[in-house]
Amino acid sequence: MQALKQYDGKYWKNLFDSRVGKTTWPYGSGVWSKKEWVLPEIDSDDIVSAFEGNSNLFWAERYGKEYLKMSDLWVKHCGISHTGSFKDLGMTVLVSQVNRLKKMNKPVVGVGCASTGDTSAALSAYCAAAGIPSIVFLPANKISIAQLVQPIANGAFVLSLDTDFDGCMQLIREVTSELPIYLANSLNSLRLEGQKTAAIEILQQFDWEVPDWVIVPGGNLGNIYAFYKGFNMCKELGLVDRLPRLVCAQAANANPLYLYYKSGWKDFKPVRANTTFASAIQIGDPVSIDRAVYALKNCDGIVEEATEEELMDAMAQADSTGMFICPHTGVALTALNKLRNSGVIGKTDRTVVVSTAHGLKFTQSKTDYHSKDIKDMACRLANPPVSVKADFGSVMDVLQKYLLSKVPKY
Ligand SMILES: Cc1ncc(COP(=O)(O)O)c(C=O)c1O
Ligand SMILES: N[C@@H](CCOP(=O)(O)O)C(=O)O
Repeated sequence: MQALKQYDGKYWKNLFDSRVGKTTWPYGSGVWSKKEWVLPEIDSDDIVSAFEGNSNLFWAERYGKEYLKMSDLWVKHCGISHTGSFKDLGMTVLVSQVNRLKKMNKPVVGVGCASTGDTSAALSAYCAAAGIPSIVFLPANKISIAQLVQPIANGAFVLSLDTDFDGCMQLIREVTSELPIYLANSLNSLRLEGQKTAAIEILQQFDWEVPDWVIVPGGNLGNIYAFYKGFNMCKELGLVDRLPRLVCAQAANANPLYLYYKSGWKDFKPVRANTTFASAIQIGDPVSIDRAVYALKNCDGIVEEATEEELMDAMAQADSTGMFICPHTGVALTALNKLRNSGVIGKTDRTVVVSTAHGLKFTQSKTDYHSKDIKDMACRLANPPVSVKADFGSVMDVLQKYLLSKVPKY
């Protein structure tokens, strides 16, 4: 920070803005356009990048107005990315550093992670691009097929383990302390250095105006800290004058941070995470718990939770307004809904919901919902296809009924 403070906020804003939309290697990446704040010493030739970042900050106009009576609601689509989640932002930095270490003949043979599906996808893609072996520990039958096939296709060594994510995490930590495998989970601060650029990007997309709220779904809890760090650096280095308030949103079935927050930060206990449609955050013993608490305390943050029905309804509602979000984003939208209903988040507050993965990775949950195939869930927004006989009369009958139901009633 001392070195970066040699330049004022205006200098940094101009530098970062001047790199947007360019192809000059490596600055066309939303992460590497902030190279001086991320990993300044790395040679550009050692960087492994897929031009990640620069993701769409979507004005959720219809969703905001119709469902929340809000006029200034935005969704940061971090999942519209190379491997379909925000993990690309951190993985480009970590794999680039490993690439550099290997060139320096450091004893790193491969890179490994435990994963609920997105970290493993990003790790295997970036490692494959650089020709570095990747090893992934996955909890058997607990991640989506779309996520499972990503490391398989990218040539990773995939271990499917009969345990949950927390069990995989414990094992990879033990294994990486014995073998020359570099640990790629967010314990490693290189990951967070990349992920923090999403916060800087949000400010940049608002012409350096600070939003009032940023809502982030939380599991292993690296990302909530990364957002705090990005915003805080912009404040400390004079690009903006305040921090947004952060909200961390958890699934009620995997809510150790929420319970800790509700105890007044008195009593942290890991939990056994239960099955949730938000499977990438089915985590009971988050590795970055201390970082997350530090972040939330320093920005007057809040923690909320979402039940399975709430998160699935929120996802379906958002999808019906033209998005195609993942269940984790449904968790974040539920948190927003609750904070709007209680009046904590105001009508005109500028609010950003961070969408963390692409909905196409979670089509099974959407299919189950729209088929009303979920036990004990009303699936009240299900929109199943209508089976119709393939003749003109039958098609006309259903279409007329449908159109009548859509005629505005004045
Ligand atoms: C799609 C998705 N959303 C949210 C999260 C939560 O991020 P973090 O583990 O950094 O809290 C993860 C991973 O845990 C994820 O894969
Ligand atoms: N959701 C993550 C869980 C691991 O988180 P990490 O950020 O510590 O790697 C995943 O996709 O594996």
